[in-house]
Amino acid sequence: MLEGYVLRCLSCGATYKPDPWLMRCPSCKGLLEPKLNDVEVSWEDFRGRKFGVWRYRELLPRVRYQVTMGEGGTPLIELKSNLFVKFEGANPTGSFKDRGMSVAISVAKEIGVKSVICASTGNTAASMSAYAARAGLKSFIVLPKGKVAKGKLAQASLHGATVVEISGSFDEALEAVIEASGKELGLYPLNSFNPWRLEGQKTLAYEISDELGVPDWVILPVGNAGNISALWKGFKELKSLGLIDRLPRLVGVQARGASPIVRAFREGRMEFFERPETVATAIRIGKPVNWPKALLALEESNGIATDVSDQEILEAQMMLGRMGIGVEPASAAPYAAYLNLLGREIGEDERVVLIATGHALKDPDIIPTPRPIEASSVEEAVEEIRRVIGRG
Ligand SMILES: Cc1ncc(COP(=O)(O)O)c(C=O)c1O
Ligand SMILES: N[C@@H](CCOP(=O)(O)O)C(=O)O
Repeated sequence: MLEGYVLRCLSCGATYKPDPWLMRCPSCKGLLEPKLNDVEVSWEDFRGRKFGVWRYRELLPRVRYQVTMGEGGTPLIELKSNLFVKFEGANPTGSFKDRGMSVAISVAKEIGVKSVICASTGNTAASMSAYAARAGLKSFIVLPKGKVAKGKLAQASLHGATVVEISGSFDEALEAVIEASGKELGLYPLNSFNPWRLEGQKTLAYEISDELGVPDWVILPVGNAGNISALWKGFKELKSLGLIDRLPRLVGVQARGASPIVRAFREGRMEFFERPETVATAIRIGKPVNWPKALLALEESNGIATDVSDQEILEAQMMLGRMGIGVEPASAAPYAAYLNLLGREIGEDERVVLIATGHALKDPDIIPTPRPIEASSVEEAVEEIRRVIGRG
């Protein structure tokens, strides 16, 4: 199933025969990255197929049975000339995580795994529990108590996950998952240190290139830093396969109260945030597990790491909403950053793609409740409407 792949340690460069249970380099504990050898493909190979993750199957694990619900193939919406939103909220569970779960749960299923586990600020849990349910696997999730948006909790519950709430942050939840997962308890981990999950997420880069060509900039929110790593891997693979001839620059955006990658990018050394805080609960992460991959992606792409305030995030969420794009707070951070960078680092004539990572319905409580006009009868309702229109 993983033929054609070699696992390479990002820290020491050691290479390993791919083993789906191998998550870290056995010799130095570095992050592992799957490398594909000897593949030859052209855009024509892909283009007769349905738009979505598995369209690019030659560049993914060769599973016998795909656990799929039509993930990927999300809309690329033109906001204005040169500005596009890749709306990942249109995935089956409402976030980009579905790309990774489809692939990683297919791998898990093929090796006979019965139970899966993740730590989550909500979206990973929602996605994992849905795909696990499709595959007939049990799911266990560890969440930071009181810090997960309502819609995401509801999804995990609906899909039958066993939920452990930890009195602590996401980072502590992840520590618990790292300790509990493994062959001993038969719990297969599905956070983004699982390299096969990121193989699914790299298809975001394939789809953008397939539909639009290579933009000048791609801007995305950064939490545990898996998605920026996967996106960059996707673009680099296309270039080395000769399917694109240049690479975009990446902008990684974090909320100011949870911005260890931004600080490390500016100061050249990583110091974690012990008490991350932001309204954007999806990216309320102080110790991003993929930080070495993310910093490399930013450096190699000649990119930028930047932070935005909670107020900027909420304003950007509202502005996108008024343009018809409903996103959760974390997913509005790229638009806030774009507004800050436009006319400075980003030129007006440059082509930009914002990654809208999750749907607005994930976190309904953050959206101000409308103040309705009260009407006690049909006549009164019509009268009020006439009044508002100015014909009352
Ligand atoms: C909606 C949303 N946006 C962005 C992110 C950040 O992605 P990553 O953790 O891959 O950096 C997450 C989860 O972490 C998320 O749920
Ligand atoms: N925002 C994430 C945090 C976990 O990230 P992961 O990519 O490592 O699973 C979530 O939705 O839980």
